[in-house]
Amino acid sequence: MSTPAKDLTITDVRLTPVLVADPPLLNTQGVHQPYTPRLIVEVETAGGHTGVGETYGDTKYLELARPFADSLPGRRVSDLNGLTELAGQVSVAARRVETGVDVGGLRGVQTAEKLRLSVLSGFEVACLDALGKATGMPVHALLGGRVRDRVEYSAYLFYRWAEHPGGAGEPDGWDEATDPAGVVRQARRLADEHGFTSFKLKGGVYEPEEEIAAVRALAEAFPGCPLRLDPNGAWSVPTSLQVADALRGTLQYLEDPASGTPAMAEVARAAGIPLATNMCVTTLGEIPEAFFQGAVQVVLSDHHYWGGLRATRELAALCRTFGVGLSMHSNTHLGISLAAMTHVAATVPNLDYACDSHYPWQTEDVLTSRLAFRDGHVTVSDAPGLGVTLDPDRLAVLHERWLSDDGTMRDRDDAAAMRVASPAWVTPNVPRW
Ligand SMILES: O=C([O-])C(=O)C[C@H](O)[C@@H](O)C(=O)[O-]
Ligand SMILES: [Mg+2]
Repeated sequence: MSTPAKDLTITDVRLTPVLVADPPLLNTQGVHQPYTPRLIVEVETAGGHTGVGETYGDTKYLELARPFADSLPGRRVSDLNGLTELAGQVSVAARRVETGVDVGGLRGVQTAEKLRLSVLSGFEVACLDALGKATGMPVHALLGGRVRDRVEYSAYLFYRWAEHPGGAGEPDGWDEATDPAGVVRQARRLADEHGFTSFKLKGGVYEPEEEIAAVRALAEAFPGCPLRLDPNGAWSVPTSLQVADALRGTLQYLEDPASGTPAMAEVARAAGIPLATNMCVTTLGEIPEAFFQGAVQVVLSDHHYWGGLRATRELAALCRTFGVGLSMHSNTHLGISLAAMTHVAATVPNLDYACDSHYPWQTEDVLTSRLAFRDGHVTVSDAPGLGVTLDPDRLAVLHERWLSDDGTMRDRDDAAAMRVASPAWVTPNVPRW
C-alpha cells in the first residue's frame, strides 16, 4: 500500500503568468520588449509534493494551458505518456495558426502542434519535478540517469542597445553592442563572469559584411574557441553562401542562414560548413524532408519546442540514427527551465555542442537562488526533482507586474518594440539580404 507521501495523484494545478525584465536584444524581427511573458506551472500531488515547470507565457499559450490544467486533477504525475495524449486533444483556435511565422520563438511556421508541444513541455517538467520529489530522485535519474556531471553552455551574444527607448524596463548595466568591438567587449564580459569558452552571435541584424567582421573579431579575440552565427533565416541562398565562404574554417556551425528546408538544403550542398537549425526542424514531421535532403547537420533541441524532456531524448535518438549532430536552443527563460535543460542535456550522450542559454540576460528569476555557470558549465543537481526552489514572493511580484500590464507586454512582439524607436519598422520580409 502506498504511503500518503507517495500518493502521486494530482490534486491542484496553479498557472501563474509573469512578466520578467528583458534587455533590448536585437534580432532580425526587431528588438526584445522591456518585459517578456513566461508561464510558471505548479502541480500539486495528494502526497503533498509540488512540482514546478516553465514555458512561454503569451496569450496563445495561456489559452491552451488553462483547459489543459483543468483536465489534470485526478491523474498521476507519473502518467507522462497520458499527458502527451491529453495535449493532443486541446483545441487550438484557427486564428492562432493562420498568422504564419511565430514572432517570439523565431521558430518557422506556427502550427497547432507547435503550440500544444510548448504548453505540454511546462507541464511535463512540473510532473517530473513532483515525481522526483515524491520518490527522492533527481529528474535526470527519472530520464535514465546522467552521463555527465556538468553541462556546457555557450555565451549567447546579441547586438543590443544599452537601454530600451526612453529608459523603459529595468536597467541591466550592460553597454551597447552594435559593432564588432562592442560584440567582443560583450563576449569578454560574459566569459569573465561565467567562464564561457564558446560563443554564438545572434545575427540577421546588420548587413552580412558587418556580421562577418564581428565573427572575425571574435575569432581574433578568442583563438580556438568555437563560434556560431545565427541570422534566423534572414539571408538568401547566394548571401548564405557568400557568408559561408567568408567564414569557412572560422565557424563551428552556421545556424539557419536561410529560411525553410529547400533553401537550407541548397546552402548545405555548397557551404562547406555544418548547418544547424532551430527553425526548419522543430517537430518530428519536419525531420524526414530535412534529413533526407541533407539540409541540416545539427538540430538544436529545445524541450519547450519538442514537448518536454522525454521528447528531447527521442529527438536525440533520431539524430544519432541519422548521424545528425545535436545542440540546444534557448529562448528567454528563467531558472526552472535552465534546470530542466541541464537535467535532460546531462542524459543525452550525443549532445555534441555547448548548449545555448539566455539566462545571463535574465536579471530576474522566480527561484530562491539563481543557478550559476562555473567555467561555462552548470553542475547537474542530484537533489530530488529539478533541485530548484520557487520563491513565492518573487513569483507574486512578477505576477503583479503581469496583472497590471495593459496588454502591451503580455504577447511578445519584437517588431512592435522596434517601432518605439523606429516608427516605420515592419517585420522584414525574408530573405532580408
Ligand atoms: O534561433 C534562435 O536561436 C532563437 O530564436 C533564440 C531567440 O529567440 C533569440 O533569437 C531572441 O530571443 O531574439
Ligand atoms: Mg537559432
